[in-house]
Amino acid sequence: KEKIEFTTEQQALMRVITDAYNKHQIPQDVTKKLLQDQYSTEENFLLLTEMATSQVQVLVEFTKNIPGFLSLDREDQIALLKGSAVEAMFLRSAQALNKKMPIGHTEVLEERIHKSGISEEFIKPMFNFYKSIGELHMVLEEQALLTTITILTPDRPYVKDQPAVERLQENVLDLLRKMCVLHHPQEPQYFARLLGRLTELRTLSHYHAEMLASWKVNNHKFTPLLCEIWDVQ
Ligand SMILES: Cc1cc(Cl)ccc1OCc1nc2ccc(F)cc2n1[C@H](C(=O)NC1CCCCC1)C1CCCCC1
Repeated sequence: KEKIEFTTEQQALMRVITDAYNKHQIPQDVTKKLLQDQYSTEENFLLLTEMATSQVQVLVEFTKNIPGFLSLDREDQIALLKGSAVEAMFLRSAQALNKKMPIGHTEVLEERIHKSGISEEFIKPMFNFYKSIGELHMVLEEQALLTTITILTPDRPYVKDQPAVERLQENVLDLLRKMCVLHHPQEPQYFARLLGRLTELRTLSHYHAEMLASWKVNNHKFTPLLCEIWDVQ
C-alpha cells in the first residue's frame, strides 16, 4: 500500500483551492428552482443565462485564488478564463446533478432538463457526460482540483506564455494524482479516468454555441458577459 505524503506546499495548495471552491459555489438554487416547478422553454433559457452569468462571475473569483494565477500575463489570464468557462459550467452542472438528493429528486431534475428546450441531439452527449462524472464519485477536493486543472489548460487559444501555465497546472496535477491514490486506493487507474473526463468535457463544450442556438425559444437573448464567453450574438 503506497504511503501518500503531501509536501507543505501541497497541503497549502489543497487548502487554498478547496476553500476557494467552497466559497465560490454558485447557490444550489438552480436545482431547487428546477425541482420547484416545470418552466416554459423561455423561462428555462432565461434561467440558464442567469445561472451561467453568475457562474462566470464566480469562476473569475475562484481563479483569483489559484496560487500563481494572478502572476500570469494579464491577457493570458483572460485567455484561460475565456477558454475554460464553458467547460467549468458543464462540470458544475454535472456536480449539481450528481449531488446526493432525496429519493426521486434526481429523476425529476433529469426529466425537467430533458424537457427544458435543449434540442434532443445534445441531450444524450450531455447526460452521458453527467453519468460518467457521477460514476467517479469524486470527493470535493478532487472536484475542486479538476476544475482548477481545466482552468490551467496551457493550450487554450491565444495563450502566449504556455510554459508558465504548464508549471502551474503540473503542481495541481501532482496534487490530484496523490489525492486520487489517497481516496481511491483500490482503483490504480482512477486518476487516468478522471483526466479522461476532461477530454469528454472538451468535446461536449465544442457544441455549446449550437446547443444555445437550437434551444426551442423564439429569441435567444444573452447578457453581455455571456456574449463574451459563449461566442454568441
Ligand atoms: C451549462 C450549459 C451550457 C449549455 Cl450551452 C447548455 C446547457 C447547459 O446546462 C444544462 C444543465 N445541466 C444541468 C444539470 C443540473 C442542473 F441543476 C442544471 C443544469 N443545466 C442548466 C443550468 O442551469 N446549468 C447551470 C448549472 C450551474 C452552472 C451554470 C450552468 C439548466 C438550465 C435550465 C433548464 C434546465 C438545465
